[in-house]
Amino acid sequence: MPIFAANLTMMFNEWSFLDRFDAAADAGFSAVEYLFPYEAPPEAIAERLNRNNLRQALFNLPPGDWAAGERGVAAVSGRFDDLKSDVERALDYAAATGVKRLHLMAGLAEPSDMEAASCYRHSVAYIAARLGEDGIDLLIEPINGRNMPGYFLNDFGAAERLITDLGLPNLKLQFDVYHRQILHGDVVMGLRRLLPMTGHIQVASVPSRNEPDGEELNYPYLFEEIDRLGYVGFVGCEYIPRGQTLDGLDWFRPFARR
Ligand SMILES: O=C(O)[C@@H](O)C(=O)CO
Ligand SMILES: [Mg+2]
Repeated sequence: MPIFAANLTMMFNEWSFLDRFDAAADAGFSAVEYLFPYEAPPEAIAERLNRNNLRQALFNLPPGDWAAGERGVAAVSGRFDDLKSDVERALDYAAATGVKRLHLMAGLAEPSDMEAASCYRHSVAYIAARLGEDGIDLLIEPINGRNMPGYFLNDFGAAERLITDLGLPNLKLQFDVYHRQILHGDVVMGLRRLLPMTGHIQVASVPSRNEPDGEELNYPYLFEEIDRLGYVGFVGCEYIPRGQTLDGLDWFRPFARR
């Protein structure tokens, strides 16, 4: 049975950020993820995780200036020093939360830009090595250009090639089923092929990015397939509820912690 992590950036927005941990646990989740923890003190997050017996599945390294439109800086030239301090900041939160995987956003750049490609490769190799010292995996995630126009890593093949070329044991793929379906389709064959290098899965319906309960994808079949493939990691519920979060959890009831 997949272990689902509530995505607290998208779900449970009826509550303040810290109260979302309690709400997710009350709804039967045993794990959580979110994009960024950095506006709350690490000790406050740790306290919510412990109080609710929740596991921290994932969060992202700092993404640069999000409000100004940055979506990571790993492929952006001249930002390597920022990245080096960002990773130390993320590691403070990792130590407090016990998270074992962090997602590095690539940033906005043309995928054909050779300088961006070289920066990205260098950044990924550096951060994977640094996280490896603390026993943490580094994840990279292809993101579709409809949701994030101009995003550098917009192809599962490119992610697969980089992971294979670098050959670092703690560098893994974040397989977001929603992005995969929009970018390439062929979700099940993609999972079968890429599962050995996958460190985290995320789900949402396509095209709405709402609850994983219909539309283009047959999620009951996909959840069974994820089990059949022997995946033992987390499945992040990175979806925008159609209405109130609790009203949209019918799909989750068979998996809820009791
Ligand atoms: O799919 C996404 O958008 C996220 O997983 C992410 O980390 C960047 O927004
Ligand atoms: Mg995602």
